[in-house]
Amino acid sequence: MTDMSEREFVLTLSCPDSRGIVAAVANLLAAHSGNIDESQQCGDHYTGRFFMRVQFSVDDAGVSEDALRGAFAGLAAEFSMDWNLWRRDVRPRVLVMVSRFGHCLNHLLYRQRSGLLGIDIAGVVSNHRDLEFLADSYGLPFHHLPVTSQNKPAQEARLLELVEDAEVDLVVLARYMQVLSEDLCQKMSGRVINIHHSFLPSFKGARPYHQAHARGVKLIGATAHYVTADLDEGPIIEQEVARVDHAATPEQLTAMGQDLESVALARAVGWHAEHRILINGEKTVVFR
Ligand SMILES: Nc1nc2c(c(=O)[nH]1)N[C@@H](CN(C=O)c1ccc(C(=O)N[C@@H](CCC(=O)O)C(=O)O)cc1)CN2
Repeated sequence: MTDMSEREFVLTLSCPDSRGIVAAVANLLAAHSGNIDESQQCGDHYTGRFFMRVQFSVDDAGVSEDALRGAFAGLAAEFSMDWNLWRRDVRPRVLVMVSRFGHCLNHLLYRQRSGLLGIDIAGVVSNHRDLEFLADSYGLPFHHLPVTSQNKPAQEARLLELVEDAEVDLVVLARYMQVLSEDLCQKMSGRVINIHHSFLPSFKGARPYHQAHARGVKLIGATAHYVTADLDEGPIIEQEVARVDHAATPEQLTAMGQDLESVALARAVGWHAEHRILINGEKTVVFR
C-alpha cells in the first residue's frame, strides 16, 4: 500500500560515458531518502554515450521535488548530462491523429480506457470525418482538419494551437496519412510518434503492403518511430513482424498488418509514457 507521502519518480539521463555515473546517481538518491525500485543503464561504445533510467520512490516528506531537481542539476553539470525528472503520477496528455483507417486509434482508445495505457487522451484530429464516431463513442473532442497543399501551413498552425491549448505532451500518428512539415517536426521534436505499416527500412512511403506483395516478401511488419522531417526515417522505437506466403494478396497483407500496427504503436506509446525511451542520435535506447 503506497504511503501517501511516498512519491514516485523516474530519472532519465544521457551523458559522455565515464566511471562513477551509476554510483553518483545512487549516492545522490540515498542522500535524499530515495529508494531505487528499478534501474537500467547502458553504454554505447560507438558513440561513447551512457544512458540510464532510474525509477525511485521518496517517502521522506522533508525531501521536496525542487530539492531533488537542484541536486540532479548539480550532478548533471559534473557529468555533462542531459536529464529529465518525471513524477510517475502525472500521465502524458496525448493527441491522436488519424486519416481513414481506425484500427490503431481504436486499439489506443480501448487500452487507455481499460487502464492498460498510462496516458490521458486529449482528443482526436483527422483530415477526414470517417472516424468521428469513434471519438464520439469515447466522449473525446474530435477536430476535423482537412489538408490540401494550399491550406497545409494554416492547418498545421491550427494543430499547434490545439497542442498548446490542450497542454498536449505527445502527438500520435495512428495511420495519419499526411506528411508533416519540417517546421512542425522541429517544433515537436521527440514528441510525435508514427506507426509505419512496413518493417522499416523496407517499403517506405504510401502503399507499403502493395510494395511488399510486389517484392514477394515472406515477412511483413510494422514500425513505430519518432517523426522527423525525413519521411519514415525517424528513430525506431518498436517493430512487429508476421510470416506471410506467396498466396497472400495485398488486401490480405493489409488486413494481417493491422494487428501488427496496433500492437507496435500501443507498446511504443506506453514506453514513451513511462519514460522508457531515450533518443540516441538517429536511434533509440528502450529500457523495457
Ligand atoms: N514528417 C513526417 N510526416 C509523417 C511521417 C514521417 O515519417 N515524417 N509519417 C507519415 C505516415 N506515413 C507512413 O508511415 C506516410 C503518410 C503519407 C505518405 C504519403 O505519401 N502521403 C501522400 C498523401 C497521401 C494521402 O493523401 O492519402 C502525400 O503526402 O503526398 C507516406 C507515408 C505521417 N506523416
